[in-house]
Amino acid sequence: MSALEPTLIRPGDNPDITKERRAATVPVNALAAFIHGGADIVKRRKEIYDAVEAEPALRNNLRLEFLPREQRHEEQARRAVAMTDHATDIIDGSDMFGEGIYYQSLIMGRDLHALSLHYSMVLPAIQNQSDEEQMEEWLELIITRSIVATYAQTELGHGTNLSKLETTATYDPETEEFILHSPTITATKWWPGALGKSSNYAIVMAQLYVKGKHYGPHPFFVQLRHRDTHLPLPGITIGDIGPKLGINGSDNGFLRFNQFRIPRKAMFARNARVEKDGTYVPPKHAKLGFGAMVFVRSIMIKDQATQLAAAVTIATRYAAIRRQGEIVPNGQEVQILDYQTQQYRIFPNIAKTLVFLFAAYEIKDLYLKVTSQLQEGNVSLLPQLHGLSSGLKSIVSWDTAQGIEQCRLACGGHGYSQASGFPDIYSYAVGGCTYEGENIVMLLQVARGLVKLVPGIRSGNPDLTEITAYLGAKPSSKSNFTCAANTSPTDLVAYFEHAAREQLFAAYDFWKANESRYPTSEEAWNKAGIELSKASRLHVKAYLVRNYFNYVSRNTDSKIQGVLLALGKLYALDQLSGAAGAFLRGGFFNDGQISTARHGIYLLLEELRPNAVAIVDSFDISDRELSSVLGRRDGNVYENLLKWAMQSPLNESDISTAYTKHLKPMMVEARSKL
Ligand SMILES: CCCCC/C=C\C/C=C\C/C=C\C/C=C\C/C=C/C(=O)SCCNC(=O)CCNC(=O)[C@H](O)C(C)(C)COP(=O)(O)OP(=O)(O)OC[C@H]1O[C@@H](n2cnc3c(N)ncnc32)[C@H](O)[C@@H]1OP(=O)(O)O
Ligand SMILES: Cc1cc2nc3c(=O)[nH]c(=O)nc-3n(C[C@H](O)[C@H](O)[C@H](O)COP(=O)(O)OP(=O)(O)OC[C@H]3O[C@@H](n4cnc5c(N)ncnc54)[C@H](O)[C@@H]3O)c2cc1C
Repeated sequence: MSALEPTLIRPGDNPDITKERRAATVPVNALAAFIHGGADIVKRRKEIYDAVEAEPALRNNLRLEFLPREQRHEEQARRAVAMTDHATDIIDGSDMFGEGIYYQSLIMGRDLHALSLHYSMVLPAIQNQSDEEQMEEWLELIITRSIVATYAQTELGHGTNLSKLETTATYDPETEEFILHSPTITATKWWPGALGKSSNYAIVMAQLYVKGKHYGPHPFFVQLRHRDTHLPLPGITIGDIGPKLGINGSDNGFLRFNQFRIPRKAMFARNARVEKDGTYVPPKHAKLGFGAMVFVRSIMIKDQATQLAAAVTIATRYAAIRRQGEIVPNGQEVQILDYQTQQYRIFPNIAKTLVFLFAAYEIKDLYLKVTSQLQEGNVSLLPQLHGLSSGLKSIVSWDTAQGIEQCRLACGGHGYSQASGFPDIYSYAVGGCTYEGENIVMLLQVARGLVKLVPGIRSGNPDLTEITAYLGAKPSSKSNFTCAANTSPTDLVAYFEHAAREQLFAAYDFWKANESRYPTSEEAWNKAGIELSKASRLHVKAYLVRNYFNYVSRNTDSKIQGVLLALGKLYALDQLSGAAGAFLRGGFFNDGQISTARHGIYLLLEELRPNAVAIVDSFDISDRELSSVLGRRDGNVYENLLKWAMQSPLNESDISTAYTKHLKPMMVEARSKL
């Protein structure tokens, strides 16, 4: 290992992990700087980390995994308040995407909390969707935390299909009020984070009715609880929806309205509004009211990549210290990281982590660009942002969940223990496959945008953007792939673009052919759903491969070039061999080339093996953030597993109540009958 990183090796560390760090050839600091966007950012991470560690209120002394839900919920509220109390002293509040997310993960761990939705959806909605008067009234309340707010859209009966939400907002011109009502059980709002017990305000999505005319779902800013007593206001019923797969520090809630009146100015009015006399003024783009969802779809890409980074860090470090079995029978047990199958479970996920992270940087830039254009009333890039954020959200959250599970399995039995960190990482991250738009539904949205391009491309009048430009290229009949070592990033990108283009055309033709088989185009679309979502997947993967190689081409440090290139190739070849059918279509690849791609993967695993620990070290995840006994920097896993288990409340006494109440009487009775 390079002399640049003496701090990573300390006396008392596990000898195997030290051996790995000494043998690595990649400079960890340089790689960390590139991954995080500059040495100054890595330095800021350290400053933020030190400041958090130094502040007693931000110490995480309670181990969340041993707490019952009520205590976990309370502890997370304490942490959320302390986190935001100290935020302005520690982080740059204007950098939510970067410093904000990092600071939050140090303190809150893998859980949502009382203020998650307040910051991630309500704040951006108020900034982007309220008119000046509303902004004046609401923004300060949110920023100062004088109120706590959430985003209440999903109902018991409808999450995906927003056009069929049942909560109504009926305008009464007499009193200049809207009447919110939940007409059925299925109209009950269900799921919103921190709605159950924490929030006293919410953005409520409701169907707008004015003078008997229906205008579709619109957002309203609604007070739910009394500001002093915190009791639900008359006409409102609220509660917690109960324990979930994960994020149990958050009180996801339910909400019902019974003819509940709110003032006219409670309807967000920057994009659409209702005048005093009931005149409806429509928005410039019908989906501007969905902006808060687009924001979270954009920021969650980095959050997901961060969870995968944690999972691969744990699995790699543990595989370096775990010795089990022999490769050549000679009595010397090997580090499990030396098994090719182990490398295959972990290294493609290391590659994915960077592929996703670099895409997160791009979607952040696009989001900021579109937001600033929207301020000027320019909605032209909104469909592009909707398409890219929906597609990335689907692919990244799915592959992250699969990757975390592979890493867990790669840690054997200890991976199943909460000490590993995997149960929290997985249950937190996998929520991202569902929230902000169920993944398949989002892929179908991407397809909806893509198919519109096909007639123009075929007629020689393509209407393409930077992201879809490749669809207009002339198809090649055969790939030039010969071997992984020689293949260039440009070639790899071209293979994915070819496969994505062909799949899109095939899905389009299948849909159109279906139109003669089914009564309507929509039914034909439904029967082409699998092919269409495949087209979206390949389109997003082509974007990911292209974006990765574009991003790493900015690197000027030759010492990290090799590793970055090897990881990009590993991602591309792994995805290529996993979706071989799409590349074999029309003889573009042949069987021999697919098998060459697989052999390329094996060579890349071997090439990356000596630097595996150094690469995950460069993700710069502290033990505090990692919160995993298996993934500790020092590799001293076994003694710390024992220490961790001793914290189990069941170990507070030698004899449990389960024994006294149930097992003892059973055995005593059985013995008496012998
Ligand atoms: C303290 C610091 C904190 C910092 C943050 C730190 C970390 C953050 C990390 C993680 C996140 C943290 C917290 C959040 C966690 C959980 C919160 C979860 C919240 C939620 O889940 S809220 C509810 C989300 N619900 C959905 O997403 C519903 C999904 N459904 C839809 O979006 C749509 O209805 C639909 C399915 C996309 C479309 O329905 P459909 O009926 O088929 O079509 P139409 O609605 O008629 O659309 C026609 C037209 O419009 C286009 N369209 C659709 N949506 C949009 C959009 N948003 N923008 C632009 N255009 C859109 C669509 O493509 C069609 O276009 P056409 O041209 O084809 O007509
Ligand atoms: C952890 C978590 C946090 C959440 N937080 C919030 C929150 O803060 N605020 C909020 O309002 N909501 C929240 N939600 C709700 C979330 O946004 C919805 O669950 C999500 O949008 C999916 O909607 P649904 O549950 O109705 O699923 P459904 O739409 O019922 O989906 C079920 C299945 O049907 C399929 N399906 C549905 N429609 C189609 C279609 N058109 N084409 C093809 N297949 C289809 C889906 O692909 C899926 O397989 C949260 C959910 C979770 C899990």
